[in-house]
Amino acid sequence: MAPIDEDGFSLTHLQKATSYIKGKIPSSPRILIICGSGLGILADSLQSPIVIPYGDIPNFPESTIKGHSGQLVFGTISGINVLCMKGRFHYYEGHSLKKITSPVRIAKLLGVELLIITNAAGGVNQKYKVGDIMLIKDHINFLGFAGTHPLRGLNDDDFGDRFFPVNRSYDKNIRKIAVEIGQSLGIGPNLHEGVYAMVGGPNYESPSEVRALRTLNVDAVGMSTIPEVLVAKHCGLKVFGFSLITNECVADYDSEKQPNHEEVLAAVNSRTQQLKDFVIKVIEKCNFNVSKNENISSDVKLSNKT
Ligand SMILES: O=P(O)(O)O[C@@H]1C[C@H](O)[C@@H](CO)O1
Ligand code: HPA
Repeated sequence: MAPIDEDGFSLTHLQKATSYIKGKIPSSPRILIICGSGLGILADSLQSPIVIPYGDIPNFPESTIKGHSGQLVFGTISGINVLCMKGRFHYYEGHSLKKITSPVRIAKLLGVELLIITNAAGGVNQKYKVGDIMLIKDHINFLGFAGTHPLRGLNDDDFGDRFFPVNRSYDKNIRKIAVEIGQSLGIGPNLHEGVYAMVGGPNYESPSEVRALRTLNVDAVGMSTIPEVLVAKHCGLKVFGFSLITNECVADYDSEKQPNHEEVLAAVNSRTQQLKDFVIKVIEKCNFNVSKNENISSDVKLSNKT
């Protein structure tokens, strides 16, 4: 029985987008970077960039949120082929989780081995300050608790097993490298490793919700990232993720503070150069972690084991 082709998530459906992208790039990407709100500036680090608007790619979703420009950028960092999504998709926009995560499967089909995923997040941990970076060491998928999952439905064995572990989703070796790089860049005091929780949004959290998240040892909260990570693990990609802390979550019932998207984008803008340096150096150091570049004609074998 063919997998249910909801939202174009099956191998057949994704091959249209994959073939289109293959026709636009000279060789296989090894790394996919997904840029969070305002973090599309990371794409500016790519050498010899090739820009493909999302709207030109068959069956590809479109970004609707400020701070997400809607372009796929292919280029190199330290000689490694990198694909960068300048703009991601969110459940609160109305996209299905299958649609939101379809670029991860397309990246797998193109030859990507490592997902670097980023987001803007609210600081739940009171030690975190605006502008800090949190390396994601684990997550809490609140949507999944209710069964809302990108892999709900028939399993597509072409990509991965029906049941799969996520207890080691965020690559420990890369996190170790990232900590060392953070220290070399002088951001050690503002670099943390913590737990990221995804809520549906689009509202920010109530004070009681922030207090509840603290009881669950959540360090940062956002509205994205985890669905893409789950699909990446399902199809055998390595994952490294970090949050930029863009606001302190409001836990005080009487606070006048009101989190807003403008302050989120402003916080990202204030850290542009440091974030670009950080990602470039992580990729440079991870050179051993991905295969050398190959020409685009080689078909990718879908083995879901890392
Ligand atoms: O795409 P990310 O998760 O980085 O964006 C966060 C979550 C919302 O989209 C937005 C709220 O300001 O920032
Ligand atoms: N909550 C949820 N998502 C976010 C936040 C927040 O405080 N800041 C940026 N994205």
